[in-house]
Amino acid sequence: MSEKPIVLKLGKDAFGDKAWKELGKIADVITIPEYTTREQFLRDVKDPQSKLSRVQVITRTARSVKNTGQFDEELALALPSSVVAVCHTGAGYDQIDVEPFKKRHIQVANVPDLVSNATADTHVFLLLGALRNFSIGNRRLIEGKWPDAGPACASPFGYDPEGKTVGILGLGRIGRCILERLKPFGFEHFIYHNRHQLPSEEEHGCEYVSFEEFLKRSDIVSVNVPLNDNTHHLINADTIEKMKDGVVIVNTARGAVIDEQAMTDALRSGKIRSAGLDVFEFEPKISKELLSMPQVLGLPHMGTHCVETRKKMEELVVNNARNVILTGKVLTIVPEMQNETWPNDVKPLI
Ligand SMILES: NC(=O)c1ccc[n+]([C@@H]2O[C@H](COP(=O)([O-])OP(=O)(O)OC[C@H]3O[C@@H](n4cnc5c(N)ncnc54)[C@H](O)[C@@H]3O)[C@@H](O)[C@H]2O)c1
Repeated sequence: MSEKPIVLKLGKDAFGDKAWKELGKIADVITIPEYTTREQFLRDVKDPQSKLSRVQVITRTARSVKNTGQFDEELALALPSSVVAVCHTGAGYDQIDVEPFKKRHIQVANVPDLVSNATADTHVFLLLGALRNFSIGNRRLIEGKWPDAGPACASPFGYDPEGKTVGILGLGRIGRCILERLKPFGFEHFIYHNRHQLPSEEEHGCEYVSFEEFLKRSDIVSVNVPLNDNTHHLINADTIEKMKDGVVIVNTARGAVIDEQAMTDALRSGKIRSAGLDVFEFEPKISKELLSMPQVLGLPHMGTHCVETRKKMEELVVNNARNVILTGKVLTIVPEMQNETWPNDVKPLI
């Protein structure tokens, strides 16, 4: 009997048991010990005695970065020639440098679309919460400072959507879901900035503006761009300076799109009135000063932390691995690889 293809599962999942069990009928699913370090991983994938040196498909969660580090050029070059695909559990794949994997003809898949509703829900929660200063009230409530106890305990008034312009930085899948969710709340106007204007049917009535105009006109800056070399610190001291005084910033994309120190300084000065943040530049290490600010409504990266969405994400990752085994191709290849002509060796693994 011929050997089953080897699938390496990096990181734990919560709801994929059934799907993994099914996959186990056609694949040899292996894992690595919890305590694996990057050095060890890079050594083991080259060790001919280890099954890791014959792996064909890798699935990974964002948290497995603690065992492997970034999927960068060094790691891409260290992987055995048997690897044909890396299937990531998430829409954002900034932990993977796509280019070196492309050079090695290793497909990279992410999980787009399925995450959009849950992330947009989180974004709207943070946006309304930051606009209304709910974090300040919540912190005072926990401290036992009910507003009746005197002026020192009263929270500052929040603001209504009325008359406000929401600026969506990155009107993509999640940006559009946020837009549709926000429409009924009564905001005055919606503008967006992407690198290029979208066809009108994809704009959903949102007005396209230049980046300069975006910064000048937004009362609320809603950050939804992926993290890459072009977007790293797209929001920085200079761009914050060009924003309205008292702007509200909401970020469920990636922390490093914003220069966190510059944002902290601007929150301290009041230039930024409040912020709703699900992501942080150096997470899981979070700046103590930022967290201590009552005008910051924060979550520990919980955008897709819900049963139904997580289950669908985990099942898609398994289906990506299954499709590679049965057809040679992942189902949801990342945009940078969509026009790639793959060599003739893209074929089923069984
Ligand atoms: N907090 C969470 O749990 C969570 C969950 C899912 C996704 N995310 C993050 O959200 C990001 C967006 O996801 P999506 O599915 O909407 O992606 P998407 O690719 O559908 O949309 C991104 C949009 O940003 C635009 N864009 C890219 N670079 C830009 C630039 N330099 N300037 C202006 N616009 C630019 C693109 O044109 C696109 O419209 C992901 O990359 C991921 O990092 C976070």
